[in-house]
Amino acid sequence: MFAARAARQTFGLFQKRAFSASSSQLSKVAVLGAAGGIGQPLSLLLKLNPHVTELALYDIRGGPGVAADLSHINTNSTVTGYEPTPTGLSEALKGSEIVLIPAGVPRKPGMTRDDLFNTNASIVRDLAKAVADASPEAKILVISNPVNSTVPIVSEVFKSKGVYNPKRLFGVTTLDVVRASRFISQVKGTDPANEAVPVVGGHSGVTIVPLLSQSNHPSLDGEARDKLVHRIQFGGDEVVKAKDGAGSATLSMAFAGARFAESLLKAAKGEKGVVEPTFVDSPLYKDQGVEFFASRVELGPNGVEKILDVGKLPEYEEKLLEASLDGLKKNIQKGIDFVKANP
Ligand SMILES: NC(=O)c1ccc[n+]([C@@H]2O[C@H](COP(=O)([O-])OP(=O)(O)OC[C@H]3O[C@@H](n4cnc5c(N)ncnc54)[C@H](O)[C@@H]3O)[C@@H](O)[C@H]2O)c1
Ligand SMILES: O=C(O)C[C@H](O)C(=O)O
Repeated sequence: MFAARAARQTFGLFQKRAFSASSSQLSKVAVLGAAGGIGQPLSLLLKLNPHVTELALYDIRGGPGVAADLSHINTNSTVTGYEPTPTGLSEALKGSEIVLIPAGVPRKPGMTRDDLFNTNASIVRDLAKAVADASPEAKILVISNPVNSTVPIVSEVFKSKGVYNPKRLFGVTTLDVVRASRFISQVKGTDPANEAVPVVGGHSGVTIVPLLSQSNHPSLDGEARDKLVHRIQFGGDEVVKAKDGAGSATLSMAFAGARFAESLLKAAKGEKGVVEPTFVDSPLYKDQGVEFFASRVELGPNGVEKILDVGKLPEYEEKLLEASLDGLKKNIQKGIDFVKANP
């Protein structure tokens, strides 16, 4: 009886301490491109996240409108919209713990993600400069395509300003993992909540490598396996085609981006064992000239805590990986060269 009461009291005290510790930790999150197809639902999901205390919404047009709308939702965070005034962007960024970047143009049918490079490279470069100046300590989550090139663009900008920390730069590849889990559940007639498929490599076509051998269904083989791998690699095309010129995935991407941000916020507050696949500055294939690679990454208070390797792969997946590394090398170099030529 006494022991039970003591245990309750101790637990109550622990809860109280835990609550006051986390509630005193303020988390400002900035979204750059907040009025876009991804930006709006992503900002909505962040407004619903109790870890977020301040939401800063920046866009070249429409940021304040989206912010006014979201600010009426009765969750306990503030929402402010910012415009491209002389100080708008830096005010949005100042003090941010996390900066999500979905700014840029999406694909139309017939385009590859690389076709977006000419427009999005300079958008991401300029936003990265602003982040490096106003909130160099923030964790940066790059959503704008082509991710395989835009992430190296951000790293080059940060290096040129002397503030690069590879632990804090992430290409968001969560949508590939979300798709893989959903698509395999459709093939197997299972609940996607119980299906996790590691997806490594990059975020476009054959650079996306689903490791079905490490899923719950390692014996998937033959045509069924090939079809599933292809669907995961080219899932984005399904949405681009269905939207028929009106853009690419926005809602599923917002879900994926919000999930990744939530994982970082939890890890920042001390939760252990938070692992998400993401495209980061990675030692795994540097000896083959591939500076960035998506694999499962353990997150911690400083961002990247530990980069997990891909493990032992069967021959089929080794071949997929080879094609991925080949494509990645070119995509990454293109981003690096762009900043060198257009600082
Ligand atoms: N990483 C992924 O898995 C993934 C998934 C889906 C889409 N994407 C990419 O995300 C990007 C955005 O897609 P979308 O559907 O939201 O496009 P969108 O056109 O609907 O929205 C883009 C927003 O960016 C804003 N913008 C443009 N230039 C800006 C700048 N310099 N500063 C701030 N805001 C700026 C626009 O005003 C617009 O509101 C695209 O490049 C798309 O390919 C990535
Ligand atoms: O397919 C696209 O262009 C958008 C995004 O990268 C996706 O995977 O849905």
